[in-house]
Amino acid sequence: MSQQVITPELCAWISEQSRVGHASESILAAMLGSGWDEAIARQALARTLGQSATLTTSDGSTPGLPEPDLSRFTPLLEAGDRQVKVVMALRQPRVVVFADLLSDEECDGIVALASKRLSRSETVATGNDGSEVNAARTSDGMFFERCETELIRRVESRIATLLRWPLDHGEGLQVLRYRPGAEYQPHYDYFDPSHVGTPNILKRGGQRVGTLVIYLNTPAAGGSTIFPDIGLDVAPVKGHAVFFSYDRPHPSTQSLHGGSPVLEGEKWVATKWLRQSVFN
Ligand SMILES: O=C(O)CCC(=O)C(=O)O
Ligand SMILES: [Fe+2]
Repeated sequence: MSQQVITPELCAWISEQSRVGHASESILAAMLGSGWDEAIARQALARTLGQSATLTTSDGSTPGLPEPDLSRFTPLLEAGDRQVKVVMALRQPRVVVFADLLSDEECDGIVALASKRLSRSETVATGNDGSEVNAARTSDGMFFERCETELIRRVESRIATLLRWPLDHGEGLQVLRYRPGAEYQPHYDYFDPSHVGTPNILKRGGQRVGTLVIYLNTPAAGGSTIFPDIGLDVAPVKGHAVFFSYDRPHPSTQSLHGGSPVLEGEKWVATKWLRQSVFN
């Protein structure tokens, strides 16, 4: 496991190489030549130059990771049809908290659409690529089709712009409702490479590389999103969202997270999982 870190100096060097006309491919080659780990080098290129400037890989996946443009740390980010506030950002692991990603009306609209279709949440089972009810997850949930309604399409396109990750690399939005006492125990969102069903799952869009959890309401008490490895609690506030990315399906990403028990009221979230390539 590499300990290499993407420093501001590295990003400045990449910007300069690009400015004087070097293609991303040759900047990558130079980095590999001077001993950079390929995954880190690709991530640094994506972070510095944006996805559009990065490279394509032979298996058709998009290199780098979803990542908002925090290069100038402007307090407001343009997300197409809306300006989104950045509340805080952690570099390692990458965690960014946004405010005002969705309006109150958009949150209410998604809750109204989802409430008609809720059922006890399922998670991917070990041993096949179906699902099973999991005691670690006591919420109720449903999935939207991508772009299922005008509202869903608008939100998905805003997310794609904000995180600079193609809309077609995202799974359909998942909505969860937690009642008092319900929780989602700490877990990783990537598919465990050691599970027998994982190769089949990966045929459709590759690994998950990022997660955006959007809060659709503000629970009266409890329900924070917790990151046990780094001691972080994110408060669930209506219209806010927490984003995190993971460049490999491994605990070293410190992307362990969960939804702590709701103590009072309900908690509603919409989760967008981002894949390495087109998810159909
Ligand atoms: O409810 C939360 O805060 C976390 C949800 C989550 O981890 C997920 O949907 O994968
Ligand atoms: Fe999760």
